[in-house]
Amino acid sequence: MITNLRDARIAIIGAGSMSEALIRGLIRHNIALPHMVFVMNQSNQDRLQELHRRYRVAIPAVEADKAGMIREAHILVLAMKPKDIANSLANIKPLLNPKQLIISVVAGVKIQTIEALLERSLPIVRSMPNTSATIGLGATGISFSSQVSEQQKEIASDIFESIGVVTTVDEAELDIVTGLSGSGPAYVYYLMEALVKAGMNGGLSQEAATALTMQTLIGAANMVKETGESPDVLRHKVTSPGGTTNAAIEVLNQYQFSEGIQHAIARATERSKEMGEEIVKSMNLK
Ligand SMILES: NC(=O)C1=CN([C@@H]2O[C@H](COP(=O)(O)OP(=O)(O)OC[C@H]3O[C@@H](n4cnc5c(N)ncnc54)[C@H](O)[C@@H]3O)[C@@H](O)[C@H]2O)C=CC1
Ligand SMILES: O=C(O)[C@@H]1CCC=N1
Repeated sequence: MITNLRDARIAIIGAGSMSEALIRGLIRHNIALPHMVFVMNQSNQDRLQELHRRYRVAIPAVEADKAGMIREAHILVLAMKPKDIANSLANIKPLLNPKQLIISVVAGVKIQTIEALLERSLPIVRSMPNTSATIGLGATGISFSSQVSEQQKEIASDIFESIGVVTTVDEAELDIVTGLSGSGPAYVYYLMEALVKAGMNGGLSQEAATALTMQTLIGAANMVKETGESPDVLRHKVTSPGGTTNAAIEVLNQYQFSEGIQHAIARATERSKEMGEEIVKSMNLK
């Protein structure tokens, strides 16, 4: 039984952007030792070499090494795309043992589905982090299967706390967490793209528009964090009667900015549910 995360062998299945965000967070924050983190993917050896060069994590030298890495891991992180989870779990199923803790970051896929694919009940943590984990500023929603012990809950929470903030939620709430904070960084980048475009349309250089946009977002987010005031109160402090901000907000309201964001997140939430259902349907067909 593992009591200290630094003694745990962590096998990460999937080597994409979420996997790298986790790896970078764990290694740079000294939560896990590079030689205790084993990363594997479907076939792209160049990508594994790249992760090894960047973070010194262990990678399989040949295909056959993967089985040993999985078998000997204390913690297994599922970081493949939802469409690949059934195939991947079919391959690793014979290698698992009941002492291992499984942590999934896969969007939409329920604990129950993972158990059905593995054909047994194992301790499973279902999580929804986001890519800001890369710099230790992730926001993760987390929930646990009934098999997860208190100590395993702490280990899983420690992993995600090392790369940001963690909120424990009921599993059913992970779809809205996915829509809000899992996909959330993309909405913020989209807003930034629009702000930079607007600055450039007004005559600023791309560098100046980007620098002003970035600091505006960082400043506004930190104002909420450090003053403890609500976004609504802070927005009203910027908005002088008859002034420029008020004029801008009137236009945003004409375009139903707030409703648009709310509909977008509702749709992402619904899509998370659909992705989970698609996996279940494909299992029934087999
Ligand atoms: N990108 C994001 O912002 C977030 C992604 N997620 C979830 O994380 C998971 C991974 O997402 P990304 O990193 O963006 O995807 P990606 O497409 O960048 O990476 C997926 C990785 O899985 C590997 N893979 C596929 N089938 C495999 C198999 N059978 N065995 C071993 N490896 C296999 C691929 O080779 C690839 O390295 C997804 O399930 C996604 O829903 C969760 C939170 C945020
Ligand atoms: O777009 C996706 O499906 C994943 C889940 C949350 C962020 N990216």
